[in-house]
Amino acid sequence: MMSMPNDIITIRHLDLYYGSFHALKNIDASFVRQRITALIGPSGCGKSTLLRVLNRMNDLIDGVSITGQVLIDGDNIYRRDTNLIQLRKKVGMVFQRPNPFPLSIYDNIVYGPTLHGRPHKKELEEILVRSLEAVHLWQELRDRLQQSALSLTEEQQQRLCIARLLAVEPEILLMDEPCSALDPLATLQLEELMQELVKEYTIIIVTHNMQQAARVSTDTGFMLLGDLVEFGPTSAIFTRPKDSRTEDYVSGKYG
Ligand SMILES: Nc1ncnc2c1ncn2[C@@H]1O[C@H](COP(=O)(O)OP(=O)(O)OP(=O)(O)O)[C@@H](O)[C@H]1O
Repeated sequence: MMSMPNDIITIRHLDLYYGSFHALKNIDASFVRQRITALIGPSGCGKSTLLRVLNRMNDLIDGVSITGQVLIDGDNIYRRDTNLIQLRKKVGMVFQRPNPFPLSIYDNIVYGPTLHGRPHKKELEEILVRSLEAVHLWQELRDRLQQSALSLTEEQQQRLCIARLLAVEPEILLMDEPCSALDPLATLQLEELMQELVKEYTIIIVTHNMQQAARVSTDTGFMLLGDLVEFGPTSAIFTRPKDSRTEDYVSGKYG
């Protein structure tokens, strides 16, 4: 697959095994900068695994073997000398359930910047305001920054987790079913936030919710049993899929 100048991520001939189980099969795909791309497909098809490939989170799992290339900004992140801390700063991830540190709101945000550098107090204040403003939490939380992050609602916690990523200035945000703990209203609000964030960041979202993919994404990849069956503009995937398996899925045949 050709890589175009506006592609931020290019995956080439990627295979991933959990032990002898072939979980990702010869994946080729490119993700466009400052766009939302959705990965859809039935449970167990490999969506989360593919997402984790993009910041090498699978490396943490015993027995995983990976071949192929993943270029981010032209660099193969599977090179032996990749700095994983830098990689995960550039490619941040939010999960199904919000996972703030059991620390204050303030400490959740300043943790990353402090780990990556030695910012002055004033810089930290700026990062704090900027990150919380970006997720629309600043007004709500400015007077209780020392309160535990765990005292927040699920939606606030998920926003805080996103703010925590923004604090270290990522380029790419990976979101693995980020709304699964949220009610429908909070889900819509988080989707609105994604639409704002995509003006500055590249977002890749795994979702089992086809309506969500249709609402938020510009491009969609449909996966089945470790294959990336079809990848293209979201409107085409949902209204005129090329592959009959995609059509079966988007018309509800796989549940
Ligand atoms: N750590 C692991 N060890 C062994 N097999 C795994 C591991 N993680 C995932 N798998 C298997 O790999 C396949 C893909 O899993 P993955 O979680 O990526 O799918 P998914 O499409 O995200 O599914 P879901 O929507 O249920 O989260 C599944 O068959 C799963 O059982």
